[in-house]
Amino acid sequence: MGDSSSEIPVIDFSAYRLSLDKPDPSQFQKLVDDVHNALTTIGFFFIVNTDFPQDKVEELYKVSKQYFDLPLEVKLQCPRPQGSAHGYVKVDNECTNPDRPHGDLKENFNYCPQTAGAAWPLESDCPGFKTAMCDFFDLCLPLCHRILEIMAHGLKLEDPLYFVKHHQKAGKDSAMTLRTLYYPPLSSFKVKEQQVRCGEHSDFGSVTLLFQQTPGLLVRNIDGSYIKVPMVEAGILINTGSLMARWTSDMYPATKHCVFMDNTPEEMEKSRQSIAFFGYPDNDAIIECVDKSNKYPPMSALNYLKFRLNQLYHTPQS
Ligand SMILES: O=C(O)CCC(=O)C(=O)O
Ligand SMILES: [Fe+2]
Repeated sequence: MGDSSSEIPVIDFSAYRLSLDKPDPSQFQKLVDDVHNALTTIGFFFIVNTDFPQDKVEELYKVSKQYFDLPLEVKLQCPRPQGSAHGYVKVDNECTNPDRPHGDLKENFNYCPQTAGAAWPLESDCPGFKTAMCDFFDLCLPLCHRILEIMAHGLKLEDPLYFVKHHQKAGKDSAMTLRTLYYPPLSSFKVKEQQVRCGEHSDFGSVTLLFQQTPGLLVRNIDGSYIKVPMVEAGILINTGSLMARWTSDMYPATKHCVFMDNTPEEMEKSRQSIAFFGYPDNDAIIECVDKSNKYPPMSALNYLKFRLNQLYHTPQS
């Protein structure tokens, strides 16, 4: 396992930082090239100088921890139903890598605003949680759009807004989801054989924004080995999912990643938090290879999601 700091590019996003209405033309092409290079190689990169408000990240970690500290029966009042994107998922329930015999040692709450009647914890149980999640979702969406625009430039698509135009129904008809994750200290569990914090997987969607509070994430390098992702101050980690790989005929691959734990007593005492925003095209978007190769037959974004969710929630052996 090498030192990954040189292997996961850190890209200066200032040419299209959130406070600019339009990209800065003098630096934009470099940003496009940097993103394209990262996505055609390792498939992961950090962006810095985004103007994303770091205090909102800290606030969501704080209120999420308060939520995860609630008794299990309270959290189970809003479970994520099978096949749905919204709600709470308890420890040992999600098998991110379906080939592993046991569920992940993580819990998470997913906010998918399209889900009708979506359940939330009572405000009295966790004050501010819903507001923080909703606000954070709204902050991530424009950044996600900017990355999609940069990607279309990198692929030299005729319409640089092609991907963005297929991500317009967030909150209505789209599986766009914000997930807050908590990895409890492992000392409180009997860790089963081959059980990990988050199994090896690629994300489903188009583009993921990942915020990590502490290290733990591993990313599959081009040579197949897993490398440790470093911490980059105010850096937001970006990767593409398998739907984008399909859309781009694998030009932008869906790199596998996972969260493992070190077996030392000190590490076993530590908890970990992260936040992931999963960009996903509109339900009715037809995903056709943009290079017209037809490497993968056209499929609606919604059908692709159903296919992936069914794989994820197979019942883990106990
Ligand atoms: O917690 C992390 O750092 C990664 C989580 C992740 O990969 C996911 O939820 O898809
Ligand atoms: Fe992931």
